[in-house]
Amino acid sequence: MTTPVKTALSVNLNKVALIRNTRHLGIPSVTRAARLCLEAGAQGITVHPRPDERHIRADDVEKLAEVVATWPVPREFNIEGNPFHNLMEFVRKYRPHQATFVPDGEDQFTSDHGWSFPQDAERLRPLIAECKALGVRVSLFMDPIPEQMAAAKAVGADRVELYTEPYAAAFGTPEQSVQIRQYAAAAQAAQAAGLGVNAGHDLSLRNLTPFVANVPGVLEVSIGHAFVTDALELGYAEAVRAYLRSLAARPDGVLL
Ligand SMILES: CC(=O)[C@@H](O)[C@H](O)COP(=O)(O)O
Ligand SMILES: NCC(=O)COP(=O)(O)O
Repeated sequence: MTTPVKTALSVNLNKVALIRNTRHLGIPSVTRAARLCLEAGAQGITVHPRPDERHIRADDVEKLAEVVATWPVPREFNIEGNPFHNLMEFVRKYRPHQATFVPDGEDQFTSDHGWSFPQDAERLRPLIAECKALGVRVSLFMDPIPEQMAAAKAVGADRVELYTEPYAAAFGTPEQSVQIRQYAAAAQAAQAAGLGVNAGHDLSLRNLTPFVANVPGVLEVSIGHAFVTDALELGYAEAVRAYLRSLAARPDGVLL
């Protein structure tokens, strides 16, 4: 019986920045949000500075890197983005704990797919190697396809982040258990290949516990849209505590 891992919560602050950007007042503050989330126990902060700066801007990345780097206890900074667009300049400048490579187009509505192998392998390989030479862990945003995991490892990734929108969309329907089995198989294939497993996109208080209870060894979930929605009602600290409780909870039964 393997010891269950403690899944880290990395709060994605994109949507705090999105609200901030609708006025020239500087509020809500992304750095204040980060401090309140870390004080409440979040293990990390995630940002996705898209090229159009619709939400997280370059100066947000600089300020948040400083907040996390100077936090009195170890906390992680995860920068997401397309390494063929603007991600690598942030990696080189701030050396986050983790870079999550996401194959988004410049004007994409939101992230909606992972990398494809073997098509993407050769162009990803040198950028992954550069990140690792800088001491930055690399996670590849991936669809939950078990057969793709060995190739993600072969290209040099340390982890994969399973794109969880299909699971979230199926939650509460008869398709839920089919989806959860798919993610469990993808996670097991990733771990068998020597990869760590992260997960994210559309995770929420509603669907999180069954996911981490049935998908083995998830090291980190990065949650933003639903988290900020909950924080609008609960406040950042209580929202963090609610998500940490959901990560620690275990529903009756095994596969749901
Ligand atoms: C990669 C992913 O699924 C999310 O982290 C992404 O950051 C969402 O981006 P938006 O917040 O711009 O929808
Ligand atoms: N990598 C997923 C993430 O950071 C946040 O995604 P979402 O919770 O905003 O869908």
